[in-house]
Amino acid sequence: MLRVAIPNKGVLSQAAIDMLKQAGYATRRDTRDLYVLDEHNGVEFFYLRPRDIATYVGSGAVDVGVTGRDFLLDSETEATAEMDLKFGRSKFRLAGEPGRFHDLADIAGLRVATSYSKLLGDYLAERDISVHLVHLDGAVENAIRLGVADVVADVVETGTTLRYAGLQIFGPVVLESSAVLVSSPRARTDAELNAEARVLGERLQGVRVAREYVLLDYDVPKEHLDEATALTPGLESPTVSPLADTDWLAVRAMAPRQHINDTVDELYRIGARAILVSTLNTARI
Ligand SMILES: Nc1ncnc2c1ncn2[C@@H]1O[C@H](COP(=O)(O)OP(=O)(O)OP(=O)(O)O)[C@@H](O)[C@H]1O
Ligand SMILES: O=P(O)(O)OC[C@H]1O[C@H](OP(=O)(O)OP(=O)(O)O)[C@H](O)[C@@H]1O
Ligand SMILES: [Mg+2]
Repeated sequence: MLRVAIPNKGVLSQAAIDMLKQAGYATRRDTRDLYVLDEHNGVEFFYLRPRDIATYVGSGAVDVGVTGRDFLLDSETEATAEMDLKFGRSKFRLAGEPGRFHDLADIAGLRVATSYSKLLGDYLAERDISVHLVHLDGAVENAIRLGVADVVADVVETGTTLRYAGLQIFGPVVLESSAVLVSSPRARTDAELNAEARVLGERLQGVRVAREYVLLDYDVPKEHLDEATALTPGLESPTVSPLADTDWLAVRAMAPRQHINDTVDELYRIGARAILVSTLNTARI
């Protein structure tokens, strides 16, 4: 039976649970419940600290898991990223006193506080920059004010935490992270486990695709069909069906969710009517 690790807390937890639920898997009913057996799908779910998941997966204790790419790179494991799940996006950045730093080279020889010592250490080693890493568990933005570091390196999403701390981002984006599906070496080599892991991966991918697209239905006067379908080519090709009124046709096509309202405006402008945009639950393409 496939063993799957899910974040029990933090930013990634609810989004991972929502995605699994949408993919048809059983999820926990109580936040204190750290184990769910999904008999129908033949999967055991273990709710673990997101930072520990790469370690569990890398050791083979569980077969696959959901964690952040930054956590994976910060761990010393043999877990491998299989798929970007497109949630939990963040950037890993350096920050310091406003005006004091301009690029990466400015931190050489200084004290840098972070909760991601391996990730940052590897990044700086590749660039031949040597610093004194100060490993902290969290809330690293306070480290400068409290005098234990000159620079901080941390996850930034909105930048609000840095702004409150009076710090300024500088230098390159160290890493763009998002949630990833990771797998153990055994899940990649053992034929049975690999087949089970692939089913989970394909179902999650179905959810990912469903979130990137919408289903578009509209009616269009016959003479404007080509113009309309040029706007909505679908994946293979749009479905075009007759209507009772023979001057009109009905069109159905998948379309990218991003900027869908621009497409709807244009369709309306060229004469399409009864334009419906529907959310998809899952999509195998
Ligand atoms: N606004 C955000 N703040 C923190 N992490 C975020 C944010 N947005 C996305 N992430 C991602 O979520 C993961 C961090 O999750 P979480 O906050 O649970 O970890 P943590 O801060 O190390 O743990 P904890 O807060 O329990 O000590 C990382 O992969 C990170 O890139
Ligand atoms: O750019 P922002 O939107 O402000 O988000 C980034 C902040 O969120 C995280 O902290 P978290 O709340 O996880 O606390 P922690 O530092 O104790 O982990 C991260 O470590 C930053 O401090
Ligand atoms: Mg946190």
